[in-house]
Amino acid sequence: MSEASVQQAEIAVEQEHVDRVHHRLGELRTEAEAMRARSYEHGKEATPEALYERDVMVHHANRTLQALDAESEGLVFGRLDLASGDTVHIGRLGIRDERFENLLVDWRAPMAAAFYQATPEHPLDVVRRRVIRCSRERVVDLSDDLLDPDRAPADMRVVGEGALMAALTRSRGDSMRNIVATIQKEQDEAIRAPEGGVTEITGGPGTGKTAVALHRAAYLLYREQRRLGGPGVLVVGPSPVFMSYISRVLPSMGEHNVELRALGEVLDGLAAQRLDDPRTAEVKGSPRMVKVLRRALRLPPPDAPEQLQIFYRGVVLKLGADELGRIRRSLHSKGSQPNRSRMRAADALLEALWRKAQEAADDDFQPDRERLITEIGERIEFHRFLVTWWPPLYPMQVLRWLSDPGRLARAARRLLSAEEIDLLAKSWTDVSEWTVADVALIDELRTLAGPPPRPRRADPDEEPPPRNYDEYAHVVVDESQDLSPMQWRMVGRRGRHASWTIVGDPVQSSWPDPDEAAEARREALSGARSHRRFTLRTNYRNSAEIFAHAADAVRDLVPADDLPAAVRSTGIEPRVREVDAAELPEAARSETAELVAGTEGTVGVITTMARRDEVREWLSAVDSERLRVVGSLEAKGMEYDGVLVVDPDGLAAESSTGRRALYVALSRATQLLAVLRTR
Ligand SMILES: Nc1ncnc2c1ncn2[C@@H]1O[C@H](COP(=O)(O)OP(=O)(O)OP(=O)(O)O)[C@@H](O)[C@H]1O
Repeated sequence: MSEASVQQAEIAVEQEHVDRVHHRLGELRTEAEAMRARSYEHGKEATPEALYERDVMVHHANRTLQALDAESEGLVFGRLDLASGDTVHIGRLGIRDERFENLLVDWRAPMAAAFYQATPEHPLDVVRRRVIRCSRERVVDLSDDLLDPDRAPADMRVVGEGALMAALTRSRGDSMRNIVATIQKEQDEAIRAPEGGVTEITGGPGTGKTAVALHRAAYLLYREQRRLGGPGVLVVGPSPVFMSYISRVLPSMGEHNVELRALGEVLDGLAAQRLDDPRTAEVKGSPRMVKVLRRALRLPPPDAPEQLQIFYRGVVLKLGADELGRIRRSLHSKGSQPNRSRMRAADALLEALWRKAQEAADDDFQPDRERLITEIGERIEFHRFLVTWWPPLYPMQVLRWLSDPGRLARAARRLLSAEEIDLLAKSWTDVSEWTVADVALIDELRTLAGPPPRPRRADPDEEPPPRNYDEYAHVVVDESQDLSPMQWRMVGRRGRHASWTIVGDPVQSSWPDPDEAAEARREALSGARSHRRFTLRTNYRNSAEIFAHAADAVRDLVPADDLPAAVRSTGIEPRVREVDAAELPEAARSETAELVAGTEGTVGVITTMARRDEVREWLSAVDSERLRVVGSLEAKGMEYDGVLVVDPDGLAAESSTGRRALYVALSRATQLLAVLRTR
């Protein structure tokens, strides 16, 4: 038989099994729907027990349907032929036939582990591993590894070429795909690591860190359903574009119960996308801001009255600025949150008024403490004073007050330089849209100030809705090397009792002070007892030619061991062109058009944050839905089939981490890379 007909015969064998699985899937779906209908009937009895049972049954039926309804693409993707002669089919979910026999084993089940872990050196009783590629319900390709030839039956056939390479050369779209069929051994070890404590996954660009983190989330949700069910898992990533890029991966594995949030969206009610210039972001992210904010909360509000004057039984009781200042300081020195100290503030003022009354006492005026406190404490004028002198503090409003350089200078004395104060005050003047770095400050202020009494939603300083401080059972942090200390504090508050998966690459860091960030991270994770580390060493994204060029940007800055090995060679070298500044727009247009013509997938043009809009303008004439123009920070974590980097020197100069930022930009391409620099 020719190779092609052997392949066809084997495809037919697998098609039969895939048909059985889909037939059974249809039956299960019908059963789950019938169960849901029955549950509603059951609930009509309306006793509390019946209603409870109905809710449980409906919930269960809905979960089953949700899992069964996940995309049908790639439902069956693997098969193991074991030395015992048994075969096991592996898929995105587990399905049993009517006799309760396994038709399909969930990739996360212990039985499926050998699919990822068996090697020719350690075959784990696997004779042949087969990757099955389907287009919807049709088998289109097979790819086998013979792991234990000595134990293979004489009639066992081995077909196809490497499934991994085939997956890696396929063109990319706007959504990251799941990699369940081709997870590699080193990745699988990180995915299946135990749940508790901190699991840290590091590796260079394109080593699959994001893919591994998401598959780990799916794995943990499957294995630890009881602990992590509900809103148990939070995934934090760099930008909304990135979150949207990875958003299909978990649903494609039937997992919907995960919250994906960009750093600007971690705090409920805010969705910041705007980025500060690097220098301002650096100051806003610094841990020195904790003290600045604490002091800012302790300053009198901008329009606080400077004296309190009360007429009481013919006597004027007066507290001047100094006394009020002392009372305020003493209240703050107790360390409790100002929004929880309003009653205490009222008591302290009344106590001070009582002392004044005592001083004023004479034959005609014999004040009684209890009576004075009750009588003044009930007066409307006293409450009017209190509400302006010790108002509820709303975090965004407190931050806006700091646009006054004088006020900010008082809060930042000996903490920030004059230049830094200037940068911050400017950034908060007439702010109409918060930046990503502001969100961590607003979150910090919420914690420092405590919950204000019912936010007034009609207020122009509209506050986010009141939140139960979200705490998650598991937190995944992607691109963790870029979190500022203030962002670590914000994320840390969401996982005080959580287990963690932390994913990153120190070499790609855009945070200039790694020690400072490491300290904040240590604090955020201090609740976790165990710590395990995995390093991924193979770059699956870039061709070897592209990665060699990208790595040149940082080779002299980092140990060789921190650079991964790219496994796929295309023979196509990156194109580097140098043009005069005046020619840049035209050159960018022609290079982009060439990339669009040369690839089937997405094309990313990456430039400096400062010039992004200008470059977008230049390229508005390029007619392609596959084209994306992004600034260097927006390219974090993303990938495109073709990449054009415009003005690499400007890009490195703009970032506080210099050539590391360029390394990130140059390592985004899967197939074609072009670089345009100015002379
Ligand atoms: N085992 C695999 N099988 C198929 N594709 C893979 C595999 N591992 C990684 N990939 C692919 O390689 C690309 C890079 O993966 P990913 O974005 O997760 O890398 P990363 O380490 O997070 O990169 P970066 O640090 O540059 O953001 C993706 O397209 C991903 O699907």
